[in-house]
Amino acid sequence: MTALRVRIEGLVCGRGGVAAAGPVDADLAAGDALVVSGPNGAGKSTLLRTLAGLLRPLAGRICVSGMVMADDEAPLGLFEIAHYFGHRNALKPAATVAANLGFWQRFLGEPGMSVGEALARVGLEGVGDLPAGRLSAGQARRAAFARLLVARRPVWILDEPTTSLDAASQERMSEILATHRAGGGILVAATHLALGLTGASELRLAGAPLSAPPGLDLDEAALARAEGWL
Ligand SMILES: Nc1ncnc2c1ncn2[C@@H]1O[C@H](COP(=O)(O)OP(=O)(O)OP(=O)(O)O)[C@@H](O)[C@H]1O
Repeated sequence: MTALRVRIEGLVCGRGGVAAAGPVDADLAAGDALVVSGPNGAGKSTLLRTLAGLLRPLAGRICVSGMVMADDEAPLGLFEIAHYFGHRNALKPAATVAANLGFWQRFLGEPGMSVGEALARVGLEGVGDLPAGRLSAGQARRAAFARLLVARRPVWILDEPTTSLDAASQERMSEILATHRAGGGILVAATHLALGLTGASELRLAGAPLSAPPGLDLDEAALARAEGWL
C-alpha cells in the first residue's frame, strides 16, 4: 500500500464568497508538518477550516491518497481522516469531561486511547468526572486536545493549539505532536509559537488590508448555523 499523502492544489479559501487566502499549494507525506503563519486576519483560520471541510473552497482542490478506511473504501475527503482543533474547544460545559470525550470517541470512529489514558497524557488525571464548564481556560484547552487522542485520525489540523497553555503544557503538547508525526501522522498547524516542530515547512500567508467587502454576511446566527459549534 502507498503511504498517506495530502496534496493541496491551487486552493483559494474565503468567507462569504470573498477570497481570504490562496492560491495555496502544498504536498504533505506521512510524518510531515506544515506551519501556517501570517499576521492577524491573514486567513490562517479560514484555510484550516477549509481543509477541515467546514468551509467550501472557492477554487482548487485537496487530494488524499494512500489511505483506506475501515470499510475498504477511499476516504471521501481530507475531512474524514482529519482531526480539526479550532479556537473553540467543542466541549459541552454541562457534561463531564469524560462524557464529552466519550461522545467524541464514538462520533469520530476508530477509537484511540481510553479517555483516562488521554487525560493522563495531557496532564489532567482525575478531572474526568468534572463538568467541562468547571475547567480553567488552559485545562479546557488540554481536555479538548485529548479528543485527538481518544480517536485515531492521521491528519491533525490545529488552530493556535497552545492558546492558554502554560509552559509545561506546551512542552507536553510538543511531545504529543512529535509522537503523532513519528507514527506517520501529518500535521497542519497555525501557530505563533515554535511548537518544536523539527523539519516543518512553513506556509506564510500575507493577508490583505482590512476592508468590508460588499455582500459579506456577518450575521452571527447565520454564521453559527453554517459553521456549527466546533
Ligand atoms: N465568520 C466570518 N465571517 C466573515 N468574515 C470573516 C469571518 N471570520 C473571519 N473573517 C475574515 O476573513 C479574513 C481571514 O480571517 P481569519 O480568521 O482566517 O484570519 P487569521 O489569519 O486566522 O487571523 P488571527 O491570527 O487573528 O486568528 C479576515 O479578513 C476576517 O475579517
